[in-house]
Order: sequence, then structure tokens, then C-alpha cells
Amino acid sequence: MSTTEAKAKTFVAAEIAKHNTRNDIWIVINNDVYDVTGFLEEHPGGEEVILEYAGKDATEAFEDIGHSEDARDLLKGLMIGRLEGDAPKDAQQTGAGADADHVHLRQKQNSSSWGLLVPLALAVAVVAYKMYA
Ligand code: HEM
Repeated sequence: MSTTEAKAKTFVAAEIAKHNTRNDIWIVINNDVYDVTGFLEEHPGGEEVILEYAGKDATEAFEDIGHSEDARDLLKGLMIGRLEGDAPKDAQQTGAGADADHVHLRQKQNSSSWGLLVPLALAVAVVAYKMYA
């Protein structure tokens, strides 16, 4: 592991965001920074999907696909450093949808746990009523 640590330079989001063209493209996955310029053409999933994340955080997209161990091994060779500070939030440029979806998801999760409490309280009330009535 010392080999990867040796090249663990750190980059801030603003710096990463500058590398957003086909000829100079960096992406962030799990807070590691990757120079995928040379890899673009070789990507089995095509160039376009990676280009969408040029200079941005591609963690979710990368994980959602369920990339193989081989893919993860490939990543190791492309790493140029670590992200310092906040993740590049520029994903919003491609559409405000991404973050909004997360907020909705969180709200849904919250409301479903509250939703369970109501029938539970009702059941307790019914049992209590039957016991004492
Ligand atoms: C540097 C980052 C990436 C590497 C090293 C990488 C590597 C690979 C590899 C090796 C495969 C072949 C299947 C496998 O082994 O899992 C693959 C497939 C695929 N990748 Fe990536 N990938 C990267 C980033 C991304 C990103 C950001 C996306 C965005 C959605 C993406 C989407 C896909 C898709 C859709 C396939 C499936 C292609 C198919 O089976 O037809 N990849 N990738």
C-alpha cells in the first residue's frame, strides 16, 4: 500500500474541476482523484458516461454500475491523489436533480419511520384498552 500512499497528493475541488475536458479529465471516486484521460477510450462502458463526470465526483455513478474487482484494480493505476475538503459539487451543473433526489430520499426514509409509529401506537392503545376494559 505504500506505493499508493507515496503519491497521495491532495487536491481541492476547485482544482479538480479545471480538468474537465476530453484531453485532460480528472474524476473523483470515494475521495480519491483519478486522471482518466488515457483511460477514456478504453472504458468498456464508453467515453460518454465518464465525460459526464469530468472534473466532478463520480462515486455514485461508479458504485451504481457495480463495477467488478478488475475495474477497481484499474482505478488504482489511475489514481493521482486524494480529495481535500468538500467533494466537487459541480454535479449540479448537469442538472439540479441529483441533490434534490437525495433530499427526497432522506425525507422518504424519515417519513416511513414516522409512518410506522402511528400504527404501532394504535396497536398498543387497542391492547391496553382490551386489558382494562
Ligand atoms: C476511472 C473510472 C472507471 C473505471 C476504471 C471503469 C472501468 C470499467 C470496467 C473495467 C468495466 C467492464 C465491466 C467491469 O469490469 O465491471 C466497466 C463497465 C462499465 N462502466 Fe465503468 N469505469 C469507470 C467509471 C465509470 C463511470 C463514472 C461510469 C458512469 C456511469 C461507468 C459506467 C460503466 C458502464 C455503464 C459499464 C457497463 C458496460 C457494459 O457492460 O456494457 N464507468 N467500467
